[in-house]
Amino acid sequence: LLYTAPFSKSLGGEGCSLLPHGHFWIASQRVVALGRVGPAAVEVKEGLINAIAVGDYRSFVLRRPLVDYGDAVIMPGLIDVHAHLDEPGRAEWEGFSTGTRAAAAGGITTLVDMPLNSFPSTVSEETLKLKVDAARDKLYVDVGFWGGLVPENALNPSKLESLLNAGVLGLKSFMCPSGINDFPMTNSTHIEEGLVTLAKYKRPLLIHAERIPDVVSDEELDGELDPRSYATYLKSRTPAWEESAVRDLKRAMKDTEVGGRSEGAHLHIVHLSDSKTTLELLKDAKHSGAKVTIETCPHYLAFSAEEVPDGDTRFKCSPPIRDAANKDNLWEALLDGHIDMLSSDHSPSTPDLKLMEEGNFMKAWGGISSLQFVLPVTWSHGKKYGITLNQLASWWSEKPAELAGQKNKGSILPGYHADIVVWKPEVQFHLDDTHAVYHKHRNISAYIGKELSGKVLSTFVRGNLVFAEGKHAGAACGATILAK
Ligand SMILES: NC(=O)N[C@H]1NC(=O)NC1=O
Ligand SMILES: [Zn+2]
Ligand SMILES: [Zn+2]
Repeated sequence: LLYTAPFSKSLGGEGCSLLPHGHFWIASQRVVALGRVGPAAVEVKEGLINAIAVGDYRSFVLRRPLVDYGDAVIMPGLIDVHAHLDEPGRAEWEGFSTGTRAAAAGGITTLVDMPLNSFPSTVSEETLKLKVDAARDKLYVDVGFWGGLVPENALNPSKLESLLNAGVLGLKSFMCPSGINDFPMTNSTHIEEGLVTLAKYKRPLLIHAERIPDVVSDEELDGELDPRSYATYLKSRTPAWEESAVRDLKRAMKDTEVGGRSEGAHLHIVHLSDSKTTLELLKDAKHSGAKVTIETCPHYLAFSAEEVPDGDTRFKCSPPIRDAANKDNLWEALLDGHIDMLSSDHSPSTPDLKLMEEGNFMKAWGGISSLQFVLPVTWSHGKKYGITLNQLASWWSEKPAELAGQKNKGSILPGYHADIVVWKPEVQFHLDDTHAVYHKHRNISAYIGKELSGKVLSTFVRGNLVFAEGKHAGAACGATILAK
């Protein structure tokens, strides 16, 4: 057979793929496609999915090469809409190369990078250009960018438009201090005004929805509490923070309804932790017709406050990981469709900022380091709740693709990008010192030391086999994704 796929840098360029073909089939007994799971073969041609042959493929796929993965699962690659890759400016925290290698090893084929934790923050056309330049030749998976909605641009439509015209997939803002000096928080007026501009572009606004409550409880003010105790951190950042933010978003959410001032815009609540009143308020807004979506993260679904050891700041994040009953409710809301999707919120820092020796929860950097493990973590913990492979594909691929406006990603369908993960749900592994971890700093991840099930065998990005059997492709051929 003669393979005539055009070899460009972003497709079958030198070293881009561990597989020397531009046109091939992959098959298994468990292909997650077309709303079902079953035997099928997927034809990959020039980076795209060309055809899907459903059924006993051995009898009709006569063409070669065929990679038969047996009973492994073939699923759309994961799309992580919430990762902090920190370049330029804080490459010592995480970077495009390390971060996207971790993604590829974890079955993630597309990332959308957050506008903060890098320096400068991505809040203008110029700073987006710095991001794109810093990413050049470092990406093992495809990467898009969120821009920042900050006071400096929120009330200035022409500034916002130049950021949107430059290609950010949407905007992100904080309703409380972000922990990053050049990323100040927004109030509800900034958000309402920003949404009007976003409506014209039909791109979403992602919101870190925590707000310091107007009335702070006495308990919260008690300065005598032990900063090494996780309970102290929990008391300092109660569900009332999430609730207060969402109450403050009431008008903004109403504006997104049909006939509203920012009809066409879309609010996306990142990393929901409070599964009680905050979730109820968001459900009400959805019911009344507001265009609102919700994500939560694997750490809120895997851990509970009761099991966070005192002094173990690897578990510090905001909003905090709450109690076991809260976790159960998050799973229930996810299974019922009230929570729409999952993301990593991979937000590492250098190990010194985690203050691991001191164990001070009040002063340590808040952020969970998890990018590479989100698939096995979701599966390992979700199994008990009866989750299905189709649900995984919806939470991790289809819904995130929709949020990020990626019309040809997120599903295994003819014409779509051949972004695919092949994995074995049943394989258990212990995340010990022998396990290869591609995060810049392995020791700050809360998952080290855990037993997980779900091993990634192969990851394809636009037909390039970028990770297989523990190895990455020789060249970084991921693309930057800019909105047009
Ligand atoms: N700046 C930043 O990454 N903050 C993140 N960390 C975290 O735990 N929650 C966040 O929003
Ligand atoms: Zn956040
Ligand atoms: Zn984040």
